[in-house]
Amino acid sequence: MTYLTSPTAPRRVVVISTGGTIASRWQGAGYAADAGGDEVLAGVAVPDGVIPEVVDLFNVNSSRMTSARQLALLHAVHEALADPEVAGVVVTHGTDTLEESAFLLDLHHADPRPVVFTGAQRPLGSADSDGPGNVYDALQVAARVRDLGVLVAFDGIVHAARGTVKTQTLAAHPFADPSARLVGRLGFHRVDIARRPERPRPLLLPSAARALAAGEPVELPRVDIVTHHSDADPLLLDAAVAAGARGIVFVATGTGNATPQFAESVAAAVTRGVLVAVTTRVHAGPVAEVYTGGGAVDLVAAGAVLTGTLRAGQARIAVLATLLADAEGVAEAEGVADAAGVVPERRSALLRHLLGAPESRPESAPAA
Ligand SMILES: NC(=O)C[C@H](N)C(=O)O
Repeated sequence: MTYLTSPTAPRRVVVISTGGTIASRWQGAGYAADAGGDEVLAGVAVPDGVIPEVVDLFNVNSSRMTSARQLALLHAVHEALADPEVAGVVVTHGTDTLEESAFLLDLHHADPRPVVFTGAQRPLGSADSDGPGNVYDALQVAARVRDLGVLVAFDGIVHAARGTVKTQTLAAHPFADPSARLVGRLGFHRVDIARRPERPRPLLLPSAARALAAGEPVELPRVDIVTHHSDADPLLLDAAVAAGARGIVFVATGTGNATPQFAESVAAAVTRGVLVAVTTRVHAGPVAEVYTGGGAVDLVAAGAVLTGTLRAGQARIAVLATLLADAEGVAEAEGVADAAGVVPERRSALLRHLLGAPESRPESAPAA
């Protein structure tokens, strides 16, 4: 099975620069992003037949990412792909929140041409920087692959946006999906794709992205993340609701478990119209309805949605995308022609669709 093309003519690839270590220099007390896309590309060997075109979108360390910036990125990618002569898009991005931005784009990506995220773990211009090699690889992938959605090319590996998490703080291979098989490998000028990532039908570009790009004021929904641990009580979850959160990602223990008190707080939040998703602190494997007594069985009964194998950062993005979705976007994603609007009752269904989570309830109760 191949998702690769063999280009004969030169291919234009739009490179959107957003900052991160790949664009970072020493500031006298620590590193920070301050170089534009031209500087990032200056040290890069460009693959044969690829013509990069730089777009400087913003320039931040990615721990400073916001929904507004991510929507600007989503809009910029749609603009770039509106040109049929563009073969693909590369996004250079800090690794800290790369998985979040990449997943937001993947949830809204309906084009066969790829968007390929990359970055660096060592700063711009350092003798051992991994940036140039990563950009070379990303350009190759962007120019050649088709029908794989949004990807991450880093340290010789091709990851799907969905499911990828930063698993290493400093090592040159920061990304992995601990719950899935590898998508592809890079090296020796080759791109080898092993599997096609499973993706639900994507959403249309939300009107909030268009309004922000037009400079109109937009109120973006607050989505908080709360973590369970020994001794935890629902104080912070309740505080998120009181602060106006419209979505909450609850990072539970094990297969998605907490306490009866948390189940009560989740029920109260859901009653107030808050969309609650449950993921886990464990690094691999799905959350599942196995335990009661405050476990995932009770959190789901309280109205929460389980997030399959997605971890907190991406689960939060799925909740955000659900809250931002317009009626037409939902109709497109769910394959319905006459969506009446994104009413709260439909939000859980849309979130489940975006999560693409397999049924989490065991088929039958174990024999007594
Ligand atoms: N390697 C990196 O890019 C980390 C950096 N702190 C960032 O996310 O912007």
